[in-house]
Amino acid sequence: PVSKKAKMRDGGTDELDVCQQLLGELETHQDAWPFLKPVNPKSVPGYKKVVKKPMDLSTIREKIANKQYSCLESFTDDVNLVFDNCERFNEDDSEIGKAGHIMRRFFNKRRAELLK
Ligand SMILES: Cc1ncccc1N[C@@H](C)c1ccc2c(c1)OCCCO2
Repeated sequence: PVSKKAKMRDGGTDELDVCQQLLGELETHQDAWPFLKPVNPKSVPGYKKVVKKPMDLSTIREKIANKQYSCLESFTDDVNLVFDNCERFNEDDSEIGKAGHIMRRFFNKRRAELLK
């Protein structure tokens, strides 16, 4: 049988590849602009109080580099946090709110396609 180690490494590599592929597509999406860097609380009144767990695509990129995601699920939790924070703070029909919905739909579609 395939040794646990070998199986573990392959499984990890495949999942990590999918995370990096998905993050690259999110970062280059035309509607990613509100999510590329951490929200500066000084430039957005109320954000620090309302959004308990800030998250953005550059922080996710750093966490991948530091091997802080054990699986595709923990990566997905942080991507969803970006868009959940967005829905919490922004009206659905605002520019940032609309971008968040577009990006979340795009992420879910691509994740499903890559896992097929
Ligand atoms: C994702 C998100 N949610 C709520 C508020 C902001 C953001 N994104 C940040 C990066 C941002 C986007 C647009 C901005 C902005 C800052 O600076 C204040 C001036 C207007 O332009």
